[in-house]
Formats: sequence, structure tokens, C-alpha cells
Amino acid sequence: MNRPHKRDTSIACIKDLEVAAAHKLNKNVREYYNQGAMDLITLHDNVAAYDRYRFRPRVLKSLANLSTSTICFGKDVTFPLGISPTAMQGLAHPDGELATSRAASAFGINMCLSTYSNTPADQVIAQSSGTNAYAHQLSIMKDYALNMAIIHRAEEAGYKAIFLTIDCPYLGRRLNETYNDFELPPHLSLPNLPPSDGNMLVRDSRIEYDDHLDWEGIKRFRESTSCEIWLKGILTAEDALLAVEAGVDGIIVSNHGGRQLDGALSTLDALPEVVEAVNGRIPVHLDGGIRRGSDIFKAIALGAKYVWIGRPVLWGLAYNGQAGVELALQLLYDEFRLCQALCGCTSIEEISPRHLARLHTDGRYRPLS
Ligand SMILES: Cc1cc2nc3c(=O)[nH]c(=O)nc-3n(C[C@H](O)[C@H](O)[C@H](O)COP(=O)(O)O)c2cc1C
Ligand SMILES: CC(C)CC(=O)C(=O)O
Repeated sequence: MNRPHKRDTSIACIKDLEVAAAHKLNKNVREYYNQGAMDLITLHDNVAAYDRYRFRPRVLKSLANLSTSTICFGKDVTFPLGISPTAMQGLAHPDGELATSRAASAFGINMCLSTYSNTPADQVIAQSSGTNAYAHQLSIMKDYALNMAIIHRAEEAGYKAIFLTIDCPYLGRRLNETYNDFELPPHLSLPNLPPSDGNMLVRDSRIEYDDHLDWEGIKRFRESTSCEIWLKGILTAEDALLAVEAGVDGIIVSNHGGRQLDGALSTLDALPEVVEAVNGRIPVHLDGGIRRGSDIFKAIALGAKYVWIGRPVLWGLAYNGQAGVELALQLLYDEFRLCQALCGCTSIEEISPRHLARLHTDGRYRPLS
């Protein structure tokens, strides 16, 4: 007999889910997922940056027609949140990326698949019932036949966009991977990449990234596919302007979840200068540090059209597969909708910088504009 799923009352927010996931994962995987580069300064600042803002809520606005939905990659999605590409989801749960994809589709939000997926791209997108859209992330390797094969497989399978990860000409120094001699367990494979029996992350010859890539190279990617081309890993106005000139379809303000250059700006702090430089010519998205629905609201208020999450999904997946990812999404959705309502916004378009105040050096919060 199918019993109705009883919600675990000990999990009321993403922090609870992080704790629950920590009990399910072994040390190597937990630290690979949760940690980042060097002293984890950027990792922590990604999260802390949200607390440097306060809301300026507007009251007595009828909420009768409140809508949280928005359009992203041609889909009318439930709210402005998507799933960032994270490697090797099979480490969290045997269903891996299949479970994540089913949860994204059930919830009506978009998903980006990692180059280092444990599941082939066509199987991941096949889990969708048509409610959501998919992007495929590309770690740009020296081997262009391999890069192009990944792009063309994604295009044929129905992926709408390629996210070029541009903050990774070399892998960041993740100390946990060295201490733990972190490796992919033998039961998991990486179907996008040629087989190898070397150490997965620290010394694997498959991870020879193209450290010669420049803006001309980005234009060539643009010409190689009918998928949209997005750059994941922009943190400055200067590079945002070059991205617009290169003709890409969009930008994701990202520091790889604090896993690349430790000490780089938090993504929320980088967002305003990128939004200002782009000036509406292409959409700007953000990922990094989102742990509450109210964080999503703050990023949207600062000009992101859509935001993405990495670790909260991995924690949901580790906790309880597809149902755990849906729980993570539900928590963030409920918190976001409430925050939007309490700020007096009936639509995503109404969310603006006027809804925020920022902490200044004199200890006071002031409106943004
Ligand atoms: C375990 C893990 C694996 C990741 N793998 C990839 C990857 O394969 N490609 C990529 O572009 N980004 C990767 N990222 C970065 C995420 O796409 C995203 O930028 C980051 O997780 C966002 O920060 P958050 O985890 O605080 O939400 C990974 C992040 C984590 C935590
Ligand atoms: C396999 C890794 C290179 C994936 C990644 O980008 C990460 O761990 O941050």
C-alpha cells in the first residue's frame, strides 16, 4: 500500500537540510560538496553577502493576484530559480541527475547539467514532462573534438543553452580533495568524458582545460551551435562589457560556489556592477550562496533575472533523492513567495532596488536609490 509521504518536521529550512545531508554522506563526499578553494573566504562571503541588505517592505498592496512566475529559456517557470550544474550527483544518491531532473520538472524550474554528470545528457532531459527547460554546462577542455561532441549531443537532445564555465582555465585549490585523496568511486562513470583510471580530480589528465581560450574563442563557440551561449563565471563590469561585445546570449554572475579563486568577490557584491554595465542588453543571472527564499528576492532586486543553486540541491538529493530535491525547492519557493508578498510585490517585475537597504560603514542601512 502506498502511504502518503509524511514530511520530516525536523527540516524547516535549507540549513536543516544541510545538517540532515551531512549525516548521509561520507567525509570525502561531504567535504567535496560543501567546501571550496583554500580558506573558504569566498564560499562563506557568498552566503554572508545577503545579510548586508535589509528589506524596505511596502504595505497595503492587494496580493490577490500575486504571481511568482517568470519566463526563462522560453518556459513559464514557477519562480526565478534554477539548478546550477554540479558534478557527480551519483555521489549523493544512486538516482543522481535523474532524480534532480525529475524534481526540477515536477516543480517547473530549469536545470543545468554538468560536464561531469554521472548520467548521459539525453537520459537526464528525458525525465522532463515538458514543464521546464535545460542547459548543459561545458568545462572547456583542450580537446575541441570533445567540447564539440558534448555541445552537439546536448543540442540534439533538446538542451536550450550551453553554459560555458569560464572561471576554470585551471582547477582551484580545494584542500579537502588533497587531504582526502578524493576519487570517483569505481561504480560511477562520467559518460561525457573518455574513460580513465586516474585520480578523478587532482591529477586526472582528462581535466586539461583550455588555458589559451580568449574572447575570440568565445565567438567561435557562438558560431558552432544553435543553442544559446551563456558565460558562467563573470564577476566584473569590464568582462560583462566584453561578453556583450562577443555576442553571447546571457551572463551568469558566478564564482563557482567559492571553489576557484578564493578571495574573489561574493556574487551578490559583484552583481550590481555587472547589471549596470550590461544595461539590459542581455539577461544577467547569478548563482552562489543562496540558502533562503529571501536571498532569491535580494538578487532579483539587485537586477538578476533568474538565480541558480548548487549545494542546496545536493543536500536534498543526499537526504532523500528526488523527494529531497523537491523538499529543497519547496522550502525556497515558500520562503520566496512569502518574502515577495511581505514586500508588497505582486509580480517578479515589481521587485526593484527600492525594496532593499544596504549596510554602510557607519553601521546604518540606507535605501539603494
Ligand atoms: C560539488 C560541486 C560541484 C560543482 N561542479 C560544477 C561543474 O561541474 N561545473 C560548473 O560549472 N560548476 C560546478 N559547480 C559550481 C556550481 O555550478 C555553482 O556555481 C555553485 O555551486 C553555486 O554556489 P552554491 O553551491 O552556493 O549555490 C559545482 C559546485 C559544487 C558545490
Ligand atoms: C569535477 C570538477 C572539476 C567539477 C567542478 O567544477 C567542481 O568540483 O567545482
